[in-house]
Amino acid sequence: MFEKTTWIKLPRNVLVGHDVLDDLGEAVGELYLTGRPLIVTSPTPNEIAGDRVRAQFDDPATAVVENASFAAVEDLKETAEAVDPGYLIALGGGKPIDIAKMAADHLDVGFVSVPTVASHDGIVSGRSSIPEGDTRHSVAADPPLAVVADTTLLANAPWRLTTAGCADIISNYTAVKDWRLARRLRNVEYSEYAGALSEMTAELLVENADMIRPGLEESAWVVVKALVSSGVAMSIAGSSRPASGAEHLISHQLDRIAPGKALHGHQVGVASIMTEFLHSGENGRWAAIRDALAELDAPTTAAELGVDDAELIAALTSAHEIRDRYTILQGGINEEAAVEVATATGVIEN
Ligand SMILES: NC(=O)C1=CN([C@@H]2O[C@H](COP(=O)(O)OP(=O)(O)OC[C@H]3O[C@@H](n4cnc5c(N)ncnc54)[C@H](OP(=O)(O)O)[C@@H]3O)[C@@H](O)[C@H]2O)C=CC1
Ligand SMILES: O=C(CO)COP(=O)(O)O
Ligand SMILES: [Zn+2]
Repeated sequence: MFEKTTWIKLPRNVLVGHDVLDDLGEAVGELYLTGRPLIVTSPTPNEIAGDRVRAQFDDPATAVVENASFAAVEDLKETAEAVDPGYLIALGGGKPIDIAKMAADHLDVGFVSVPTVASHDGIVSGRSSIPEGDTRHSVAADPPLAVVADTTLLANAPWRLTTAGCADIISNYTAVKDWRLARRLRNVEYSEYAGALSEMTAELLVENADMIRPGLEESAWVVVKALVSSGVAMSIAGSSRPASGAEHLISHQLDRIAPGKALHGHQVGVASIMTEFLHSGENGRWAAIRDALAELDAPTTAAELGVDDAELIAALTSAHEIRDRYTILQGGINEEAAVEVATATGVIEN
């Protein structure tokens, strides 16, 4: 008997474009939600766009989060008890979006994602990534009911956050390679649809890297649509597998070993250059990944990440220990080999 079940949770409305922030009320109206919204934001996005959002709703409440933590999720849940919202609207970067995503899941209400920076694919995905101490927890939570991404806002956001979003997408290329390897060697469940979508999204960004420039709305549009595709791939897979392989393990280790030095997307981009080399050797596409990152002004070396060579090597050699996820680093890479791959790809200097 066939017993497989697939449950794919996706946003119902995805609105991307010029000044679409002013269509947020209409996009939410189509979701037939009841009750008042609780807008979850952080100081800068609140200042930039809070009033425009509030003006579109009856009796909105606002909670401003200062940092991403489990304590912030609990505080938000307390605020929500007093406010009794019908749904949450997350306005800002990954910090308010992750907090709102996780709180909405606990409160059993829906949430709408309104990114003001295109910094990583968490803006659409069904995962919250919450730092605690020197560890970052990746927690499953329902994805947003709708995404409203205003390209005018996104094009004016700090360029380095956009380049981090681009690098997070480019890293899907090696994430999918790790996933396929895990299917071949460990028979892990693999989705052809999710793998193909994720890989194609990364390829498109590599091919169009030279067209993505600061301050251009068209560029913001390309990047945010790629982030949406990446989030959809994760929803189809029911896990972060299509967008998170060994390069993400290395980045998660860097978060522990060298916290706060570089952005998530920048770390996974640099790590992806090295894991591609490990997958395919010197004739693989590691140089194309490096060149695309460089074209986008994203870091391609440990020094550009602001990370010491020793910290990078420590992250590489310990990445396999932190998660039960089969990748090219399964069993670990020793220090000598780690130095070799980092040197051969130019990530650290000779
Ligand atoms: N769910 C997932 O898959 C993932 C989640 N993450 C999580 O995401 C968080 C980091 O994401 P990130 O987006 O960088 O986080 P933030 O929300 O901290 O945003 C980055 C910075 O940009 C500012 N900002 C936001 N919008 C604008 C704008 N339009 N113009 C100018 N500045 C703006 C913020 O201001 P202010 O300081 O006022 O908030 C903040 O200083 C971390 O908590 C990390 O753990 C990371 C990777 C993946
Ligand atoms: O960052 C992610 C995908 O780009 C999420 O991956 P993790 O499941 O490794 O946190
Ligand atoms: Zn990522």
